[in-house]
Formats: sequence, structure tokens, C-alpha cells
Amino acid sequence: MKRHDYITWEEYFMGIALLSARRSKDPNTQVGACIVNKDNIILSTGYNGMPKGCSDDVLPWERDGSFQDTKYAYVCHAELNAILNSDGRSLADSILYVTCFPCNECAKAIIQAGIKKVVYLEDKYPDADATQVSRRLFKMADITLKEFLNPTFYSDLSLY
Ligand SMILES: O=c1[nH]c(=O)n([C@H]2C[C@H](O)[C@@H](COP(=O)(O)O)O2)cc1CO
Ligand SMILES: [Zn+2]
Repeated sequence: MKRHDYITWEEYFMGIALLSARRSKDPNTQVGACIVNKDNIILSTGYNGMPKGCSDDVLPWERDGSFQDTKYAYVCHAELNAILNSDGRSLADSILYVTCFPCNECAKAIIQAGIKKVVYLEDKYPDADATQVSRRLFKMADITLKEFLNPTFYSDLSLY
């Protein structure tokens, strides 16, 4: 008889997003993303990091200071990296699994890539302007938003 305690597709893909986040060098927030098509085939993964060829030993990881001296000026977000890492595959009608609620810049890229559903784990900055704008854009673009509700499942993969 087959086993019944296998993980669901959602647990599997969010698990891959969490594992991807473990690659991040960001000392404060590690974000991972996994893009999947309607047939449950993984199209791409990503995590937040400095652009290719731009040393993450040289660029700053600070949160505070003048813009040029903070990570915000340089870091590529996990969602954008996952979109750009898809190597020409169509992301139309795909699902994005991401460990953190997307910012407005990623929301624009998600919409333009044709992603139709976003499953997120943590809404870390719910009151931030970027989050409010994202929610507005996702609603207008008819993108389904779903909070992943069983993070304790990943106690051994936890980022927090
Ligand atoms: O959706 C996201 N995706 C993503 O990759 N990030 C990255 C950018 C930064 O490296 C880090 C956020 O850093 P902090 O929480 O210290 O402000 O997470 C941040 C967000 C949301 O803000
Ligand atoms: Zn973003």
C-alpha cells in the first residue's frame, strides 16, 4: 500500500523556496522564490543577492546610511531573480512561491511575466508603501494571492 504522509505540492514548492533563501548572504532578511507551471514543473528559482559579477564581499549589506552605502541600491530581489533565471521559458499562467510578500517593483515584474498566482509565506512589512502598492497592483491585474498557512511544517528549514 502506498504511503499517505507524503508532502503536498504546496509544501514541496514552498520548501524549495525556503531552501533557496538559505543561499542568500543578506544578514537580515533571506528571501527565496520558486516558479512552477500548471503541470507542477519547476521553471525557475531565485534568492536575494547582488547582481552577477558584482562582488557580495565588496558591496554593502547595511540597511541604514546614504542610499549608495546600503544594500537596497544593489540587491536583486528573489522574485526578480527567479523571473530572470527562467532562461527564456514562458512564465505565462505560472505560480510563484515566495517566502516574503513581494514589493511593488517585483509585483510589476510578476505581472508583466504573466504569473497568475502568488503564494507567500510571510508578510514581513504589511504597512510599508511597497506592500500596499503591490496589493493594489495584484488586485488590478487579477493575480490570486494566497498566504501559506502552515509554516511550522518547515521547522527544520525555518529562516526565523
Ligand atoms: O519581496 C522581497 N524580496 C526580496 O528579495 N527582498 C530582499 C531585499 C533585501 O535583500 C531584503 C530585505 O531586507 P530588510 O528586511 O533588511 O529590509 O530582502 C525583499 C522583499 C520585500 O521587501
Ligand atoms: Zn521585490
